[in-house]
Amino acid sequence: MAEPLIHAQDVTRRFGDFTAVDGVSISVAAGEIVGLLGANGAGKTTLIRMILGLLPPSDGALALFGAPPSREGRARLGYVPQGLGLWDDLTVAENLAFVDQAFGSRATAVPDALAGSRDGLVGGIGLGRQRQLAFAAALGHGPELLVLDEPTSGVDPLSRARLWDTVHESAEQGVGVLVTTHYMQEAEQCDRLVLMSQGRAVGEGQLADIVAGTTALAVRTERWQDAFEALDRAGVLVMLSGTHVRAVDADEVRVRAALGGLAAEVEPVGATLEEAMVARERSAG
Ligand SMILES: Nc1ncnc2c1ncn2[C@@H]1O[C@H](COP(=O)(O)OP(=O)(O)OP(=O)(O)O)[C@@H](O)[C@H]1O
Repeated sequence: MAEPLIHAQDVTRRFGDFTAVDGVSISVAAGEIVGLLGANGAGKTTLIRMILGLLPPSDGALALFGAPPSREGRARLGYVPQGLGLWDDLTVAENLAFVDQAFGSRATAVPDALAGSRDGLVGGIGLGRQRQLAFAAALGHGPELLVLDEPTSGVDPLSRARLWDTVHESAEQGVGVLVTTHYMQEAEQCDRLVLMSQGRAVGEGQLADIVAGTTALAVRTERWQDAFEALDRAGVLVMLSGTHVRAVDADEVRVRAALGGLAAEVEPVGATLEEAMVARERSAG
């Protein structure tokens, strides 16, 4: 079997007494899209920084392209950090030229969608366009691996779909992809998911496997605020989707008891990714 592009085995990172990443194992093969899920602070960025060799692990073993992470390894990948890593006071074209020089690659074309902003300063274009540019910059040197830290956060649905198109195209050409996300629609597009909570990997598999461990009950009632408060008071993990009340990982008897005399229909429904994440967070904590 071909060697994975990323292989992390029981990797831990401590900052003083605090353990940000706790014994996590993850691998990414060529052509595979692996999603790293978890709430804010779960340890995703810290894990990525270790994989990239930007932060030494406190414990565990890490290989990038089969070797300890290094500058040479980093030259073979494209990285879009949360902050995008662009220069706001350079134009779109200048940003690409700068990255081309850094990687010694031939001139990366300005993406069609950005053609009109070619000579505009990056600081003056919208976030969706900035993300498109960061993608183009990360892909310009033909990387074998893409590492994307919340690549579509804050962008409109159309730009998000476009960016994912690019991710799929790259994967079809054999590029391995490691991507962090909070979005169910994005998690659905990954071949495999690793769910992190409080530094630990608490779930692995496809989206269906991750959400299968969580149950949800829809509580339908006109008095949704009262229902929410009653369930919350009773210690039930309760979430709101618009005005729809949902009880997570609670049995129906308990939910009905907590609702008391309040008129409501209670019906089992499939859990969402967010609910599964919150449920794992709670049981890990
Ligand atoms: N250099 C550091 N020193 C101390 N604590 C740190 C450091 N870097 C990260 N942490 C802590 O480690 C934990 C994990 O942070 P990390 O940024 O990896 O989480 P994350 O899952 O990427 O979250 P987000 O989605 O918000 O980026 C957080 O509690 C953070 O405060």
